[in-house]
Amino acid sequence: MSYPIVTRTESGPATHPAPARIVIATRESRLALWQAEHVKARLEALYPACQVELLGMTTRGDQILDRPLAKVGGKGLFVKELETALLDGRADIAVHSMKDVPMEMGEPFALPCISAREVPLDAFVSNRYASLEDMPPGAVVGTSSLRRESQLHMHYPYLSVTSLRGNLDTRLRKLDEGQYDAIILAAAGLMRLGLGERIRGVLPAEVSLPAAGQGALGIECLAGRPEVAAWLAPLNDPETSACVRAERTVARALAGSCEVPLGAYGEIRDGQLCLRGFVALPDGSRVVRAECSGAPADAEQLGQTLADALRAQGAADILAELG
Ligand SMILES: NCc1[nH]cc(CCC(=O)O)c1CC(=O)O
Repeated sequence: MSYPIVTRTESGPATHPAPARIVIATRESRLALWQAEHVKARLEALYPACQVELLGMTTRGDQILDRPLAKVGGKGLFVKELETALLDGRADIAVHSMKDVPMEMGEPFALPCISAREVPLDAFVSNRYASLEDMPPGAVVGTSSLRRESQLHMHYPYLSVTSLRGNLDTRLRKLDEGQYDAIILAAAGLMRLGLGERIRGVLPAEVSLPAAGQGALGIECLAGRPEVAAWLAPLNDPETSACVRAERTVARALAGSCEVPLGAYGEIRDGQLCLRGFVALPDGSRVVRAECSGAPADAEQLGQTLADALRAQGAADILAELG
């Protein structure tokens, strides 16, 4: 696959004046606000004269807390209200956990910036046990995703896995109240909120392969506002961006917008993008895995190659069974 080489014209690349004001649309969970504040601080450091403001919003995904996400419409629930604020001109950018951004972006929107990734792995959190290995048969593990659920069943078939919803504080409260013996959360979210000491152990990718985009922040704007994309360019991390683009291609090719037990995780090693993925049934009774590697510049193509390899091993049957 070849890429066009962009050459500068004699007048140089299009330049945009530094912004005078940037409004960031954000959800109001503690994690979302931390992420928005983090981007605000980075923009203020880049553009000292710029006034950066947060516009807090509640999304449908924040309101519906009693049902598993897969049953109520999936990831789109967390971004729609923020996108409406972009369209209305009430905000210039929206900050997202990349894991929560739907695989297909709507026509008027762009994701020009993916910032450097935090720990992308899942964390084991418990007041009773030091690790999954320590847990006796029948002990209860709470998790919010089919991806984590299927992998727990594969590796620890004797544990009891139950659904856990709510923002990070709610999930930790449910654990502390004794509703669960342990819960699995993204390490990145806990660390961002200063709750790193709650992590008893980080689950290696071999045990819990992360979700596409986990641990990375993405910044969205209107595709029709190239000046906004230019302001954000210094915050983009090319390595994280390549990994996340590859991961999202796998998820898009196999699952579209539906919620399926699927993991996709890319790492840069010795300049190569190494990509791993799996698709499984929620109870872990069937799983297909694959991996491939190549140049980071070919991120999307690598993602497609991995998706094809998973299909060749039977991912389509698993997806069909999930309906
Ligand atoms: N689905 C909610 C969500 N979205 C992003 C994170 C954590 C931080 C991240 O992955 O960037 C979490 C919490 C979790 O899965 O435990």
